[in-house]
Amino acid sequence: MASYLPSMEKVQHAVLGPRGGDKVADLQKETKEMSDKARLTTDYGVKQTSADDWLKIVNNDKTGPMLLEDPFARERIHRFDHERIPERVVHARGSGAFGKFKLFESAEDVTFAPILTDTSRETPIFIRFSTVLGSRGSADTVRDVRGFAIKFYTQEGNWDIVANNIPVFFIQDAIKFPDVIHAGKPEPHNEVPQAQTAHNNFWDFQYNHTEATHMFMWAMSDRGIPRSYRMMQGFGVNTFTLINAKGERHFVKFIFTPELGVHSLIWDEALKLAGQDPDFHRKDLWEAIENGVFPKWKFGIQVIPEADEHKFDFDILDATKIWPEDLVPVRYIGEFELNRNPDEFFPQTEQVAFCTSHIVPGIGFSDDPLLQGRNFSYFDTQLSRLGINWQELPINRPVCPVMNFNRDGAMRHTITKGTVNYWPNRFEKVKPATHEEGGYVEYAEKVAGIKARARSAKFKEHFAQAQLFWNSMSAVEKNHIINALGFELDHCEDPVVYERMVTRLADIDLGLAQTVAEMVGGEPPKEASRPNHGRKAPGLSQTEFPGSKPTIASRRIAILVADGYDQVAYSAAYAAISAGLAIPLVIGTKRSKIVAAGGAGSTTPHHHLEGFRSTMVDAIFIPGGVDSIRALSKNGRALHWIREAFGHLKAIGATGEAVDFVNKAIGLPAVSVSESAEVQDSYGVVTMRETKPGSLSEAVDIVKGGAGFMEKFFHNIAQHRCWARELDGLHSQVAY
Ligand code: HEM
Repeated sequence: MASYLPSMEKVQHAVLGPRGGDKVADLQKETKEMSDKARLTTDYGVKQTSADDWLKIVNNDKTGPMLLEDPFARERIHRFDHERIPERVVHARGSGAFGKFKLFESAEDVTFAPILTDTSRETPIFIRFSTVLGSRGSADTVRDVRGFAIKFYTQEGNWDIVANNIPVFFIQDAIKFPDVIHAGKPEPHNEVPQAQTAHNNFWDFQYNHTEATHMFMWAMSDRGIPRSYRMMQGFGVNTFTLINAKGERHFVKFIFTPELGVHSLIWDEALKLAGQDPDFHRKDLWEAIENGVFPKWKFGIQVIPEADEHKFDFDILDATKIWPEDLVPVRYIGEFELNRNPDEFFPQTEQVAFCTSHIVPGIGFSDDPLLQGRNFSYFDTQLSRLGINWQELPINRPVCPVMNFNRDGAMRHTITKGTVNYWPNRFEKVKPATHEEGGYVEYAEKVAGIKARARSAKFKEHFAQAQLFWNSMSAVEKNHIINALGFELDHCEDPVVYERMVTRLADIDLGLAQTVAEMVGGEPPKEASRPNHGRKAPGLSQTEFPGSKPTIASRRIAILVADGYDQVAYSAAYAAISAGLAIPLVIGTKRSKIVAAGGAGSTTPHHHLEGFRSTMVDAIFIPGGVDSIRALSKNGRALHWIREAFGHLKAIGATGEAVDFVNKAIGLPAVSVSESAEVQDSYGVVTMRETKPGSLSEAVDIVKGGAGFMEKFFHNIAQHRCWARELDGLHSQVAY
């Protein structure tokens, strides 16, 4: 995969030291380098003289039968025949990276876990992001929940937070997990559709489970189509507990918020990318890390004292509920970053295995009935995916000492010396640890109740937070939810499914139900099934997470050129984009040398217009140049690039002759362009007809209202999208 900026690895290494701490050193023991000095061997170490010919009976005029005797050939075929292991039963499609976690504020008032109290520590981590429903080879940009699983290699053992990018779940009780996943996965009779929720069974399940209402609203929102793994929040979803040194217990939820803000794709973009670049998210993560723009998240906790467990109108152990931030504020106490790509996908990203049951002293479970089931499921599924000794695999093993009497099993790796393998033993070897020695002591929770297949009363309310979510959305986000439901239900052929779903929407909001009914063909409900309480909550709308500061860092910005382009504008833009740590991608009418006007320079584009698409970039800049613009104006694909970027609400910059080209391509009177050396910013279309020396200088700080061309162009990119285009209905007037 292309790295468009010089690698900053050496600089970072000098400043930060080896990235990832102990885990890097630990993995080094298993890591081999290929070199031109190395010679090809079998797995048992014998050097091979040929990798091309199976041993056979042969002479100059006859190639005779091959010999089964050949151990080299047999080994190669055997190894190949058994390369595949079962893919994950859910979250099969994913990508991961290494990084580090740093605490900046001790949470010792609520926990004694050193990872959450010792601000001098740096803990290595591995994160795997994933989609849920698709198989390993499915596309990244489908509408789905995203997994966000973190393994913290702490000094006290591995701690896994197996999180998602949506804070709630479809079901309250783990016994329903096979049903929700079966309903979402391809249907059993024809194994269609792949990686989609847009089908009868998924929505049939949603209707039949009122508890899923809150979650499906999140999945239909822009959270279901993130722009990047680097621009998603993460939520532990389930309720865990924290125990402090005084032995007091608090309930806790974990929340991660990205420095780059929470941003999404446009649905049309996501659909096209699924075909044009199915690895879009995988490449995006890889590219950002290679280019040294390390993604960062703030690590937050929401905490409720044990005594307040019943003070809310929802059950705080119900995974279909959030803890609204106005009731339980998020306390950000640390941050983590990803700074190293894996060396090899299979032994690292594919074989990494997470368990919600992996917690460290100072952290505990709660009686959340989804969590309790998960605690059983993950270890169990790793047995069939990786085998009983999966925790010995390099990516999974802890960085702290491991010693116990677990023995044997397929592929046992560790050799433990000694004459006993049981406890107690006459030598007192490998004693259980005391609390003082760091042993895990379960919190002495008092539990009383009757044995029954039931949930407590508050678990029965299923609509209040679905309404809270809907009410908290911005106008644009509401549009997107309506359109998402319109798309999904349109793919349900069974009228029972979409007609019922329309009635379900009336449990949330009458207007929503009526609009969707009109789109998909159900009978529009006349009245709401229950009143909308009208309440909103902070932290639900993505508009509240623009990012910690406006930036173009890591954004892909296309520069469109043909022979005769304006060299001054081109090189100024290229330099400014690179200085902002964004990725300039030169897109030409061809991928061979393109010469600037008057022979003032030349460039060899990264891609040509047919090979790459506007969906793969965040913004477009077109420098002037009479001949270049003449060629681009006659190129239907170039016109499509502009119109599509406009439709996808992306910033478009143009100078000189390109101004008229862009104006004609968009063709909307509401969008005005520059007539002089003045910079015009109209609906995120930033133009400057006359360029003077220095008028395209770098935008060091991206501020609203900046006067220069680059400042305005970059400001629009940093806003992620020009929502005004959508609110004023302009994007839908352009064909793309
Ligand atoms: C709060 C709701 C849930 C969240 C946030 C969640 C999250 C995740 C994530 C992020 C992964 C991918 C791990 C990886 O990258 O390797 C995963 C995998 C998995 N989850 Fe969940 N999950 C949830 C509910 C459940 C439930 C209720 C069950 C079963 C009772 C379950 C069973 C599984 C299984 C079997 C895998 C595959 C693990 C593997 O093969 O490595 N999940 N889950």
